[in-house]
Amino acid sequence: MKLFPNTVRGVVSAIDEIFNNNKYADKVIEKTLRSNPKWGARDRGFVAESVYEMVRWWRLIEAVSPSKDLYHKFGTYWILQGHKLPDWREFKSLKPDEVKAKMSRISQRAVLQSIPDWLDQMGEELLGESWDQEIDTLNQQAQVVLRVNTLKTTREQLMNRLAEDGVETYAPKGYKDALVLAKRQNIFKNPAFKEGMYEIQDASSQLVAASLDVEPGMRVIDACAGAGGKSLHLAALMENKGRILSMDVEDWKLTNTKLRARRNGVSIIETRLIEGNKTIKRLKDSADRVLLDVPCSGLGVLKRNPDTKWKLSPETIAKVQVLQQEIIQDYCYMVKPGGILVYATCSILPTENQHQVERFLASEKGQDFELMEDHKVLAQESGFDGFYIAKLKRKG
Ligand SMILES: C[S@@+](CC[C@H](N)C(=O)[O-])C[C@H]1O[C@@H](n2cnc3c(N)ncnc32)[C@H](O)[C@@H]1O
Repeated sequence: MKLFPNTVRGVVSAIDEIFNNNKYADKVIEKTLRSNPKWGARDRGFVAESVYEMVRWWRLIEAVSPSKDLYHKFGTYWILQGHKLPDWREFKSLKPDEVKAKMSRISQRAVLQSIPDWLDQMGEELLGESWDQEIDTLNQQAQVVLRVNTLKTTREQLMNRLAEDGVETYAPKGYKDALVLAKRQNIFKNPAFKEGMYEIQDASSQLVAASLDVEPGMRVIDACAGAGGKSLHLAALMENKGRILSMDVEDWKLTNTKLRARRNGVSIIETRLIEGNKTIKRLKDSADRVLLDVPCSGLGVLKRNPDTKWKLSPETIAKVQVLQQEIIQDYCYMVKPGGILVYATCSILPTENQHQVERFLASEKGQDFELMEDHKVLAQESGFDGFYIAKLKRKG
């Protein structure tokens, strides 16, 4: 594969922004691509993928790179990917054999898997033997998965429509609204996206709305709705009949939910900003179904957000765990007696998942609920993101 100086420069300066100015990888990539409008689709793909992969493998790259120079680090990454370096001044003192020899001497899992030591210890302590394979899987590149908007089309129709545009997809077993792209590409530009035929949503994430067993006409609350990914899926499952109240503490996310609802042809979503506990208390006993897609460490979605491992710390995980228990305790009574409450995270840590549900069920409010089932989705088993979904029934 041939390297071009301008795109490699783009990668190097993006890496500088991410690691030296502590910026988020997705934002930096977006800005880099926006400020280089002349780059073609291949250049854009190369820059985005190289930045994400360098972020993913950063600790390993640092361990084998001969210096702190960012061109050396890019070159090291390129060698580790099995490519040949061009004869550029920037790579003069970089010796592929030395990089490979250094690499072969590393045996520590945290370095080989390019994760912080604390994360490796936490993973092993909480997931035991399955951690080794889980972290290996979470370091692989994510597949691009679409959720078919069944309000506008069917999976088969969308598959054919995309095929006409040269976009090959396949339907994964067990996920009835999902289509996986055979080859990574920017799918936001396709006219079918602009027409609201699909959203980008991992297959594991698509299990969340499905677990609420919604029916047309129901009243549903999505209490941590964010930009509305699950709300939109719920609306499609409800055939756009009934009512969904999409709530969040961040108004700008709800603005996005509204925009996406319009594109999806969804009219049953109402958004409401959570301004305090009063907003929640007013909704006591009001919904047939409540979804709590709570804030979490995001360790189940490392494939698509590799910089999470560099931004997280044991302290931030402990903090988010306190918030998770507060949310389930404070929001649980919005569901009517006899209704269903779903607690979900995109984490693989039991401390954010089953331990939280067990703690809730053992508490005073938990006495009014029973666990119907829970689903611990490990990335190594699903082939998609790691997730946790617990379905609780409020006693009648
Ligand atoms: C995992 S994200 C939700 C993703 C969203 N459901 C989707 O499918 O796109 C968790 C959300 O919880 C919100 N949040 C944080 N604290 C909250 C609170 N106390 N009450 C409700 N939502 C909260 C965050 O702003 C964030 O949007």
